[in-house]
Amino acid sequence: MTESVNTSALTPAPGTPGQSGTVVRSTVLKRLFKNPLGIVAIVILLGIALLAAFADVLAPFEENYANIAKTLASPDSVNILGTDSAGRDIWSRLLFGARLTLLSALLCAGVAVAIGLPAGLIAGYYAGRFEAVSNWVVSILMSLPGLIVLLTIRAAFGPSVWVSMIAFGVLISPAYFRLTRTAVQSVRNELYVDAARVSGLSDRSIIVRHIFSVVRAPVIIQTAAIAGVAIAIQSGLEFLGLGDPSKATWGVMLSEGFKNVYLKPELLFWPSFAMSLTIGALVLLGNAIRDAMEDGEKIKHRKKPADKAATATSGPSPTVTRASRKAVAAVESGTEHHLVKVTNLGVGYPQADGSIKKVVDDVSFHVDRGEILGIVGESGSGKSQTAFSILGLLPDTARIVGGAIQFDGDYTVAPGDDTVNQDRLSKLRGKRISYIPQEPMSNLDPAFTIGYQLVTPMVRVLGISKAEATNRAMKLLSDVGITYPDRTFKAYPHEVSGGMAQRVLIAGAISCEPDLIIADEPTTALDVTVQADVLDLIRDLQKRLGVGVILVTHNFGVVADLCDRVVVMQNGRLVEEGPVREILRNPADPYTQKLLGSMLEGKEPMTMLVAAGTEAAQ
Ligand SMILES: Nc1ncnc2c1ncn2[C@@H]1O[C@H](COP(=O)(O)OP(=O)(O)OP(=O)(O)O)[C@@H](O)[C@H]1O
Repeated sequence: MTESVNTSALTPAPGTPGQSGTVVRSTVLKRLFKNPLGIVAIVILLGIALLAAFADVLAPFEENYANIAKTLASPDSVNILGTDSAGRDIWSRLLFGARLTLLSALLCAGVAVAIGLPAGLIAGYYAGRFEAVSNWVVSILMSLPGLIVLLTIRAAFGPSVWVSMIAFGVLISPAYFRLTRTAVQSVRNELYVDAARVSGLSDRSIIVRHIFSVVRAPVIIQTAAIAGVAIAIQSGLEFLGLGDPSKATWGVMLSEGFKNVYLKPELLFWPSFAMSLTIGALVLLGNAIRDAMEDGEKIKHRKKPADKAATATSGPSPTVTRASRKAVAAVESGTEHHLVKVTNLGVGYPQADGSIKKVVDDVSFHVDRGEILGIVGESGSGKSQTAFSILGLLPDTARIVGGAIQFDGDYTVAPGDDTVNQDRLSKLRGKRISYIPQEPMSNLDPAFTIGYQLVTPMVRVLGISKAEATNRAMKLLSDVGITYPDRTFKAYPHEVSGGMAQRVLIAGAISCEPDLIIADEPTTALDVTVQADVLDLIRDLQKRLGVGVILVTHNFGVVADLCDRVVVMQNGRLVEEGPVREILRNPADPYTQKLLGSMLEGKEPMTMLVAAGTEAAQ
C-alpha cells in the first residue's frame, strides 16, 4: 500500500446492495430462451406439467378404472395406448402418474431446499457453534444408508409416496447445505459484504440480498438435478414393489409392466419413456441455466466502461437535507465530550500457545465533528485494526484486551468488554458512521447495479421512498463529480473505472448523512492521476458537510495535505499525537521524524520505516 506523497486522500464509503436482481434474472431468462436445448427442455417439462395438471380432463378413464373384459389390449380408439393386465387404460394412468410423480419429486426437492439452504446460509455466514452442530448433523445424515432408511420408513409408515419423498428430501438436504455453506464462505469476507454491513444493512438483508444472490444459481441447477434423482429413486422403490399399488405412478406402472414384459413389452416402455423424458429434460434445463449464467459472466467482462451521456438530476442535495437531519449532540473540541473517544484501547489475537498477541496497545485519541484526524504509520502498525475497532468490523477472532471506545458519549466498547458492542454499532454503522474503503471495486457487489446499491440503504436508513432515494442518488453521483449520473446509476460495478467506483462509494458514504467518516487508505488502489481528485473531493465534502473524518494512511504527505490533527502509530502503539502543523514543525518522536524525513526526501515510507523502528528501539 504505497501512496505517492502528493496524492492520496480520503474517499467516501461503501455502497450497498442493489436492485438488479430482477435485471440479472431477466437477462438470464433471455439467454435461456436463446439456447435451443433450454427451449426443448422447457417445452418438454411444460408439456408434461400441463398434461399432469389437466389429467382429470384429458384422461378418458379414472386411474384405477379396470375393464376386466379388455386386459392387455392393443391400442384402439378408446384406449389409445392399450390397457394393462387389469384392463386399466395406460394413457390415463400415465397422465395421473405424471401428476403424482412430478408432485412427489417437487416435494422431495422442496424439503431438501427448505432444510439445506437456510442451514447452509446461516452456517456459512455466522460459522461458530451453528456451523459445528450443522456439520455434525450433516455427517450423520450422510453416513446413513439411504435405501435402508427408506425401507424402514416404508415399513413404519406404509407405502406412501409422500412420506418416502419427504424422508428422501431430508436425506439429500446435506447436498444443499454443503453447496450453500461453501458458496457463502467464499463471499462472507468479501469487502462488499463488509461494506453492506457498514452501510447499515441488517444481517438478514445482507444474507438475502448479497449472499443469497451468490447461491441462487447453483441451487436452481442442483434442484433440477435433484428432482430427476427423486423421480428415479421413487420409481426405483416402486419398481421393487415398495410403492402404493393403489396409486398410479410411473414407478408402479413400471413394476406392473415388468411382470408382463413378455406378454406386452409396451407396458414397460411407456412409463420408462415418460421417466426418461422428464429426467432428461430436467438435466438439460439445469445445463441450460448454467450456460445462460456463465454466458452472462463472459458478456459482462467484455463490456467496456460505460459513461458518456448526460442527464441532470433533481433531488435534494445532501448539503441541503443535512439541515433537517437528526440533532447531533454538540461536540466541542477540547471538552470531554467528543464525537469519538478512544481510551487506552488494546486489541489482540489469541495464539496457539494460549497467549494473546497485541496488535493495538494502549492507544488513546479523540475526533470531533468538523475535523480530520489522520492515523499514520507504517504497514502493520495497527492503523486499520484501530479503525475497525471503531467500526466494529474486527474479525471474530479479535479480542479487545483493554480500554474503551465512545461514540458521541455512548460506549461501543465499554471498560472491561472483550468485544465490540455490535448491537450499538449496528445502529450507528451506515447511519452515523460510514466507511470509505481501500479497494473500491471489491466493496461493490458485482451482482447489483450501482443505483441499486445506493438506493437501498437510503430507503432503509432514511426511511424515504424509492423514487426519492433514486433522485437523491442521482444528485449524489453528480455531487461527487460523476458527469453522467444516469449511466453510472444503471451500470454494474465492472462497467466503471476504479476512480469512478471510489466516487460512487464516496456518494454512498455521505448518502445517509453520517457524523463520522472513516477512510482507510482510500486512494491506495487508484491511479496516481485520480488520487488527487479523490482527495480534493473528500476535503470538499468534509468542509461542506461538517463531518468528522478519520483518515488512515501510511503517507505523511496525505496527512500534511488534509488533516487537522494526527496520531502516529508504530508497532500497535501511539508514539505521538497532536495538531498537524505542530507535529510538522516540531516532531518529538524519532519515529515521527523518520516518517517526516521519508516524506520530505520522497523516499518510500515503508522501506525506511522498518529500519527506523529498529533504530528507535535501540
Ligand atoms: N485477523 C488477524 N489475525 C491476527 N493478526 C492480525 C489479523 N489482522 C491483522 N493482524 C495483525 O495486526 C497488525 C496490525 O494490522 P493492521 O492491518 O492494523 O496494520 P496497518 O497499520 O493498517 O497496516 P496496513 O497499512 O498494511 O494495512 C499486523 O501485524 C497484522 O498482522
